[in-house]
Amino acid sequence: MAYQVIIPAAGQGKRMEAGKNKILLEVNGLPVFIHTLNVFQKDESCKGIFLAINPEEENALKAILAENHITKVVALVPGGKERQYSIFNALKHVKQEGIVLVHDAARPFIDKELILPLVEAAKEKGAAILAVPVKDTIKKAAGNIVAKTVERTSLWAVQTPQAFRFSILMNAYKKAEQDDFLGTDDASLVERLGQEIVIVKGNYDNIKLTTPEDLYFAEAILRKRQERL
Ligand SMILES: Nc1ccn([C@@H]2O[C@H](COP(=O)(O)OP(=O)(O)OP(=O)(O)O)[C@@H](O)[C@H]2O)c(=O)n1
Ligand SMILES: C[C@](O)(CO)[C@H](O)COP(=O)(O)O
Repeated sequence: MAYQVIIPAAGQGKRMEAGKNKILLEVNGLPVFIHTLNVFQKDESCKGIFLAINPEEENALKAILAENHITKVVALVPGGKERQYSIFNALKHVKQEGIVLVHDAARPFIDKELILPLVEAAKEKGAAILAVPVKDTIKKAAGNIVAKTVERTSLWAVQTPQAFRFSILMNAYKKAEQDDFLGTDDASLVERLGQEIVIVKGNYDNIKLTTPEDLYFAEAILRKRQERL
């Protein structure tokens, strides 16, 4: 089932403390974003990749894409100050039809087997997200004082890809812009339309590389996958 994918890659990677955009860091000899793009490059159902980038990194990124034979990138689009703005910039370039996925460049371990059920759920229901049940106890706090413990059985740790019918995602982004609303994921914009969002259970390997510790986990995930081959 065909889809297009927007991949936001225009962040600064501040929390990674690497002094550069974390998606350029290498894991097992490949830049993080190439691990991510390879999944979609190899998926026949993916009809186009729309990459939001920092314009200052354009030449470097183009060279890396060519070296790695990533041919499905339809557009390199300037990112914005926030993740949401980067994605909106890219959304204006996708074909205005069908299913659009949004997937963080910083999530290189997306399991290709999870893409089809996610796309099918979005086709049927309009919107679907990957998520995993929360494992830790979550508490709300006022400063460093616990205010309340959040009941865990209905809590999910939300990931990407997130998948939407094009019209739903575009309407959500336009409304968020009109209302000056800033969300931390795309589904939170779509929820504001009153749209139902289906959760498709993902897996715990699909981490977002965010802080230095995540690089250890990345090495372990790749080692586990190589042992399986
Ligand atoms: N203005 C932004 C911010 C983030 N992203 C992208 O959105 C994804 C998730 O964002 P995050 O993990 O927060 O990345 P950074 O913003 O780079 O990290 P930090 O907040 O630590 O700077 C990443 O692939 C990042 O490159 C983006 O395209 N444009
Ligand atoms: C979209 C996301 O990956 C879902 O968990 C997450 O909200 C991105 O947050 P970030 O702070 O922009 O990395």
